[in-house]
Amino acid sequence: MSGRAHFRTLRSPTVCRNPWRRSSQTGRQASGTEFSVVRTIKTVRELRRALAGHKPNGRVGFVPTMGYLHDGHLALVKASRARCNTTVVSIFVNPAQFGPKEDLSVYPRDFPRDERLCREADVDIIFAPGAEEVYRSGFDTFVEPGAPAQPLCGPFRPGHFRGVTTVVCKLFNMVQPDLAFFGQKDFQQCAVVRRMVTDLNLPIEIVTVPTVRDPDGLAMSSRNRYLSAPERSSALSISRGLFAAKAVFQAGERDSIRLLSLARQTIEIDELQYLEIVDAETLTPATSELTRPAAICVAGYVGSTRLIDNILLDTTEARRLTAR
Ligand SMILES: Nc1ncnc2c1ncn2[C@@H]1O[C@H](COP(=O)(O)OP(=O)(O)OP(=O)(O)O)[C@@H](O)[C@H]1O
Ligand SMILES: CC(C)(CO)[C@@H](O)C(=O)[O-]
Ligand code: BAL
Repeated sequence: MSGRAHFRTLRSPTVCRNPWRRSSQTGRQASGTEFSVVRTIKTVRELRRALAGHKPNGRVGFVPTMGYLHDGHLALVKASRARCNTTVVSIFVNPAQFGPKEDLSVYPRDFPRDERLCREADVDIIFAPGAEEVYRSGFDTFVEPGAPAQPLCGPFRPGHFRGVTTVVCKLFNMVQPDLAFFGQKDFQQCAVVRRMVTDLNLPIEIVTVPTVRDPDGLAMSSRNRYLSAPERSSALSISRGLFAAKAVFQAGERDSIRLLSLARQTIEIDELQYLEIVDAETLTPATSELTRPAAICVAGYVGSTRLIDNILLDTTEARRLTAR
């Protein structure tokens, strides 16, 4: 799309005149909102108030990210744009969700590229606060996640989901969206956030967007950039294993042990942390005969890169696919 010359970085509480007005002027996104990069909570709140004042029934969609954007993130933006008048993307590498030996210091970052991608995708507002803005001096209150944080990644990343629920809750309070969009790639994160929103009565609809994959099947992930060529080909065995199990499931296999062992035979990575079939809603271990929507979830290391992936085993979805 053309006409995106006007691009503002807002540090002071500058507010658009009429954020909902459609306009062909340069600098306005399809929603009519001026494209802004916002660094402070004060400014993002002021923009939010201005939006609400101009069109009380307008919906604000929120896509929380850690940046280094790819097509997976852009699918969340697209889903938000389909349902909301305004889309806010946050870019914040949240220190609280990284363990002491994890990759916080080397996590990939490219803000100029992220800005460009957001502008091209008709994002209205990038909210990119610094760590000192999110965790102000004296910060000492955390959101303890519920049961969905316990299995799968829980034991391998102690404190991770507590860091996620804390920052997501804080970002929700800063942006005050009506809907928030999360990727199925982080399946457990979706369940943890849904539980939090229900338990804390947050007035936000959580939308899960299907995993976007590279043409070879690898789930897109910012961390894929750490992979060398041989590591990438080993990483591909993860999605191959999941697809193999899913194909057999679609052909009628419901025995979870057989499905798991089929996936296990295909996956060849350096360290498999878990490969499990869980109930798609509660993340509790699936019954041996699958009767409810389930998911196969996997995590492990390829070299020094930790990857996760999952695939739904959903009888309704299988029926729908077979009916085509
Ligand atoms: N391949 C994908 N398809 C759909 N959504 C995705 C995909 N990858 C990430 N997302 C979603 O984008 C949001 C932001 O994720 P994040 O910025 O951590 O990206 P990431 O690629 O998952 O990074 P990482 O490599 O650290 O896991 C999350 O809701 C995440 O689930
Ligand atoms: C939701 C999130 C942005 C919170 O930091 C992060 O966990 C992620 O990128 O999935
Ligand atoms: N997308 C998940 C963020 C993390 O691994 O910390």
